[in-house]
Amino acid sequence: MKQLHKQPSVNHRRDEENGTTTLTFPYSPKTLKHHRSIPRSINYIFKEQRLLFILVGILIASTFFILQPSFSSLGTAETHTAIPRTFPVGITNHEQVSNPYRTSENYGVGKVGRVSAGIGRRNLRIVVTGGAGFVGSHLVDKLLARGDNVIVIDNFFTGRKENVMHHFGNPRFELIRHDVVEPILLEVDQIYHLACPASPVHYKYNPIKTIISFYTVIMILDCDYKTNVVGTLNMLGLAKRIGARFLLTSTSEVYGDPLEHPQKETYWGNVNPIGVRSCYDEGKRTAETLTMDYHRGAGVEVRIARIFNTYGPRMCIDDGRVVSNFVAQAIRNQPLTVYGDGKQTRSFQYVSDLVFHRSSSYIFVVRVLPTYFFVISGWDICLAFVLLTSWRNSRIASVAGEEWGRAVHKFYMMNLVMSVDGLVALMEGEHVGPFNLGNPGEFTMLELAEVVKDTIDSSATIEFKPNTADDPHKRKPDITKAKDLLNWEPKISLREGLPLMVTDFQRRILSEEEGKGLK
Ligand SMILES: O=C(O)[C@H]1O[C@H](OP(=O)(O)OP(=O)(O)OC[C@H]2O[C@@H](n3ccc(=O)[nH]c3=O)[C@H](O)[C@@H]2O)[C@H](O)[C@@H](O)[C@@H]1O
Repeated sequence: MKQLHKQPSVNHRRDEENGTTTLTFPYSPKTLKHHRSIPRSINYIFKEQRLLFILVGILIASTFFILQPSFSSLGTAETHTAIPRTFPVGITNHEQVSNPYRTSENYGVGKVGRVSAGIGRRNLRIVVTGGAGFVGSHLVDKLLARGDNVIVIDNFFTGRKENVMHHFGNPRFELIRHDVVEPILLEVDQIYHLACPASPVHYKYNPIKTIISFYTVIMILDCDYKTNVVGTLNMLGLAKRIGARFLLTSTSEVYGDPLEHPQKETYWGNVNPIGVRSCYDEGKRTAETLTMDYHRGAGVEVRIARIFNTYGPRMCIDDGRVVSNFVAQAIRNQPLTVYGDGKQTRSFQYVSDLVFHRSSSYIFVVRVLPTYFFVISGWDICLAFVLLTSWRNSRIASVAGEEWGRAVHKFYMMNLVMSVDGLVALMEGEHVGPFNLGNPGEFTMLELAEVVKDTIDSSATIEFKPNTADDPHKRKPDITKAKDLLNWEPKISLREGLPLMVTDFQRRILSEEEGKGLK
């Protein structure tokens, strides 16, 4: 061993402190590799125009950041704990009232915790009536995700706290238990009025209240007659007083049992004014009338959306509408209840096409991302996007683990937000409407039952039941106007959207049944 240590090719160094011996070789293969790796890296970058693709990626990402608002809340919103916040009712700063499109610095809450990822757009304060409901809660997700301050008003008749619980603790989110048939004074830039039960089961339960609600909300997305009328009136009055822009979520039901097919916005409809559905149909028609009267007579900036049958996660399980009924029945191994002969038609729209839904980002990743990015340039552009996203949030030093996941998630979301947002496109656009927002794919109820069977349980049976009065025989939107003026069209077919809803229903039905088992 001593002889071996004396060989000239090896240097000896004794570590005096620990008594160990370290061998140091005259040259290190590792060092050599390092020197060689520089030209190799340069070679790698220039080979196959990778540098060009990275630069293109950075350019596209920069454009997104300039055009798109903040995505700073993504990835954190779902993790907030359930701490309900109260709302400071009675703000009457007249300077703010007369200048609704003021800067965010004027807001008391808007600045807290916001990390801007975009320039050129300030965050707004927005009221969503019915914001704890099915469509409303998805809209709230989208508005918060882009950096706005959102106040939800809901009486929880059909809305559920669970739908918005993931925002509790977010300083840009506030929830008020309030019925829109009562006036409320708030300071906002925009009002999305969705408050109103939309399922026949719910609105027939209290028809008078349904139609009145139309008159009390600034942006109507959901209603019965009282809700539709009084609620809409209240909200329009608020919009007029504070100079807010008001969006009414009307419905395809304004066309009644249509004699024109597909239905264009110019069609005036065929509605029974004294039937059991009239509280909803006429309530929404009255709400549209009120909205236009406030626009013409009082100069209120308004928008009107006519939403066609929408489905997706967070629908009430026992809502009574056909998609939720069939899905819940198939999961519970019950027969699918088809009313009448099942030959009546509807056009079903997945909720992310109407507003936005996080699950759809995965559809985007699977379908669109490969087409536009991977096929063109491999992973390089994607990588550039992710790095830039992280850098914008001062996280480049910690792009690893969870941070990395968040950055990737933001990247997906950023693209998704651009592609699906009918209601927001309408609110932000220059056109009053009305606009049909729906998916033109038309299905009979028997065809829908087949899709549900294919998706959930092919052995499910069908049980025919008598149809309800005044049920429209057919319905299909003509969306030419929305395509031309809002640059909007739905992306998700029934066969793609249904599985996303099924996952949510399965989870909730399972936990419901587990809950019953524990009692
Ligand atoms: O979701 C919507 O957009 C609309 O849903 C309903 O309008 P409707 O088109 O009749 O929707 P469903 O209640 O889902 O009924 C659709 C068709 O399915 C049938 N149906 C319903 C439930 C069921 O279990 N089985 C069944 O065959 C109904 O008879 C009807 O022909 C509401 O009346 C509208 O307020 C709402 O805007």
